[in-house]
Amino acid sequence: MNQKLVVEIQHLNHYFGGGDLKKQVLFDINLEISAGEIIIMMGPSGSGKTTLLTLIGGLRSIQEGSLKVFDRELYGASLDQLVQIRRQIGYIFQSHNLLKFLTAWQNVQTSLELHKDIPDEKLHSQAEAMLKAVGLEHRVNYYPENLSGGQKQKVAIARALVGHPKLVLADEPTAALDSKSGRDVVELMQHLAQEQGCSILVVTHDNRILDIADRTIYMEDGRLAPEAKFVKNNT
Ligand SMILES: Nc1ncnc2c1ncn2[C@@H]1O[C@H](COP(=O)(O)OP(=O)(O)OP(=O)(O)O)[C@@H](O)[C@H]1O
Repeated sequence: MNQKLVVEIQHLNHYFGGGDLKKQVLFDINLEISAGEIIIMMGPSGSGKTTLLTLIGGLRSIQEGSLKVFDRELYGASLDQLVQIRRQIGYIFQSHNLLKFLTAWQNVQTSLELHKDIPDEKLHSQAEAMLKAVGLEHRVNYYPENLSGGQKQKVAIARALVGHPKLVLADEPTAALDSKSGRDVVELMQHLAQEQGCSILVVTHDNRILDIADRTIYMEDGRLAPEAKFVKNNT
């Protein structure tokens, strides 16, 4: 298989704190994510999953090792370069992080406004089309407080995918949802990702959604399990 790599990590270490309190939380992480691949990352609480996700997302500085996203090295990258990378990534978090004073389409549109190449008159229609794609065409003018948990998470998915990112990072996207809404949300992510050809890395404790992944990797005590690269769910 000679697919293009979206993420390439070699010998990555990460520490929190300094001096006597310095604590290593990631140890010699090596990981590759190919274009279009859906990977689930599991592991006990505190094992380092979110830390790795935020490093891949350009939300923290790389301290040691190499981490390339879209072939660009993030080690030593400037803030401007990190911001450029972040614009090409869609983020979905457990608590959806919608802005409560904006309607569903305004929330989705905020993400498009970062793309300077999209003319203003198209922002509204693209945001609305994306809300339709997640089945919320009848909720475009609703504020988050009037949406259910599953609907809010779908707005967050629409916001993450509307700019057609090549990579989506999702941290516990189903944690706040009942099992039916959780299933709907991951199937929607899977479907839209396949349509748009983007890669997805999902951190989850929810083993009901494992079947959507091409590969499941395990983090324990800051290390990825050695077999991580070779576990395939579907062949
Ligand atoms: N900002 C921080 N400052 C200091 N220590 C931190 C910080 N963020 C995380 N840690 C520590 O780093 C370790 C890894 O945390 P991380 O949140 O990455 O784990 P996790 O696997 O995502 O856990 P969970 O499943 O509970 O979200 C933990 O020991 C945590 O206490």
